[in-house]
Amino acid sequence: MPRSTTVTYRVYNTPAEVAKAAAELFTSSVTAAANARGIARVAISGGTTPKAMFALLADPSQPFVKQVPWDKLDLYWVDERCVGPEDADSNYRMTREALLSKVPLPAERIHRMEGELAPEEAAARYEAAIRNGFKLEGAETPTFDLILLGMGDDGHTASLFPHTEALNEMNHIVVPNHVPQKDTWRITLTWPVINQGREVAFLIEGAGKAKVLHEVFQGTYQPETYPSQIIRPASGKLTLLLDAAAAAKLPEPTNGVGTLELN
Ligand SMILES: O=C1O[C@H](COP(=O)(O)O)[C@@H](O)[C@H](O)[C@H]1O
Repeated sequence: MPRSTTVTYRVYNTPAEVAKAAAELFTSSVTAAANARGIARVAISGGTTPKAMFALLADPSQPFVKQVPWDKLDLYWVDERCVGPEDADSNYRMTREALLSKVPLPAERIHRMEGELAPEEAAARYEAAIRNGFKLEGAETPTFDLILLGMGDDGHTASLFPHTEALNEMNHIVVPNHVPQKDTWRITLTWPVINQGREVAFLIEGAGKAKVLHEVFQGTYQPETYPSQIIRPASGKLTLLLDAAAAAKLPEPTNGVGTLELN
């Protein structure tokens, strides 16, 4: 049975406004976690969508770079392509170029997935790094303060692709995932771990995502086909930051904000 969830979607006119809202969410969430617990643990996505948010966070003319308590942030990824850190497809490389090379985040607080290793090994090493970073014991699993997700036009999120093995994984924190439709392997956080995040948000842009967004949040529950549907945080709350083009098939929001109840 999927968990009942309140989805709050915030709709902005342009991708630039989505990026600003995402930078604000990142800043407030990291600050709140650092104030409450002395440390903020955030897992970010790759692909193209977060790039503009990273650029804003790093921009010295914006307030964010001064506001984020970088010395209290531990940065993780939700997924990685099985390529090296210099590869054009590397999620880490995109983040390094847009953000990490420009902000005072200590190197030891940047926890990248080692996509250059064999997928099994990379996943096992990342799981061990998370267990170590969160000081987990026994069967404990991590609670990230903020998890920022993207969504592909096939409904995948992180590297949880339609009809792939990782959708059945309940016991690990990180797994390798064979993605036959892309003839490749990925490394991904598992969905129970994503659902355990204190705050979970999707950043989604573009007319090409409008149909799948509608299917995921208003269509029949079929997570094997639309893996993003499996994201139902334990908090019962999920946030979507959308541009108007992506939100075109959702109910008209009031003053830019709409809610959907998923049961
Ligand atoms: O392959 C991936 O795709 C998704 C969505 O990417 P986008 O380019 O449509 O923003 C992304 O969230 C994931 O991290 C990435 O590895």
